[in-house]
Amino acid sequence: MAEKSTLSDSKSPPFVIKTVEMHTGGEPLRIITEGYPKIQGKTILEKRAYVRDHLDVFRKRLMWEPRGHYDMYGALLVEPDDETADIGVLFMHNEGYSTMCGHACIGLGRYAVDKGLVPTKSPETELIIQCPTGPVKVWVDYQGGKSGRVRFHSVPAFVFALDQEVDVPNYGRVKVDIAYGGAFYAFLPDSSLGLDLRTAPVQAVRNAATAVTEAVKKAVPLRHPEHPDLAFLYGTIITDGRDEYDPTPTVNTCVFGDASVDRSPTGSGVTARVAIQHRRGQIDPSKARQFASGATGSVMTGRPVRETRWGEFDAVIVEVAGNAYYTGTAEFTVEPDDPLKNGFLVK
Ligand SMILES: O=C(O)[C@H]1NCC[C@@H]1O
Repeated sequence: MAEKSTLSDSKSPPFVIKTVEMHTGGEPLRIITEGYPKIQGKTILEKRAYVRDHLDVFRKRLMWEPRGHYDMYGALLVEPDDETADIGVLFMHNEGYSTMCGHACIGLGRYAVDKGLVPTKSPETELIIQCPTGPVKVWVDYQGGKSGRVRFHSVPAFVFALDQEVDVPNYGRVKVDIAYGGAFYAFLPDSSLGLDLRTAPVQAVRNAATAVTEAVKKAVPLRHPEHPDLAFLYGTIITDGRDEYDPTPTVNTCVFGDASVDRSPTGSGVTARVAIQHRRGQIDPSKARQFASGATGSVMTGRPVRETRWGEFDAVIVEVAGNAYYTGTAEFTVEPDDPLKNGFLVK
């Protein structure tokens, strides 16, 4: 859990923030373990609003250069207010605070098991992570004292719009699908933007997806079944268009936050994409589909598990699975007289 920090000012010594560093399919996960200031708020959404409104400088110090980089991603453990949850988490990136993050839940599943935050059971340890979007059920392979592959069920995923037409400056009129997998994403195939995900430079994918996100934000007001705070477009996922079931991986690249490129196939994006494929009759519970990241080729699997409803929406529970790995630990400091102590981004 986040602990009290020794904030640095002219009178106190520099603060120290400790982290555990992981990656899931190449996407970084900086888990803040010590040194974050005390967070106020009863519910997880109040805590998310509190860190956004009062402690944003810590996100910038840890996500931005020189301690992070443009596409850095972090997780801050907090006390859950959902009694069924084992841990609570706030997510952060280059621009703000995500509502859900599948790659982080995969890493945090292993971390919770390895740190003894939950009682372990073989062959799988189960835990619930309270995310801003709601409770996420996580199962961690646990055999011979070692944590391994992780699968999770997020909150119900639903399709918000299919074949929604939008005008995207410089790219023309395109059709997007919009779906929620703990966060809202717009989806469209690379061909409709004149790109080929297999060969396009990452900057071209970043620019095109960002243009789509901006256009959809302007054109399509979103509704979340429970919380207006969660009704925003988090990013755009460009796919290879191979949505019909096939045993080989389909490729997608997610661009979220302030044009951050996910190195992983995007757990919440896979959740939302499976909801679309399910609605179109392209996937069923007997078929786990492989989703590969356009950035690194890393793979997650996704499949629909059961149908449900959430508010006005037909929804589906989706199972996503993937692997996370440790890359190290860190101890970050800030010197009061460092002119760049609060972080910067070079775009
Ligand atoms: O896997 C995910 O769901 C996340 N990865 C970065 C963007 C999303 O929050």
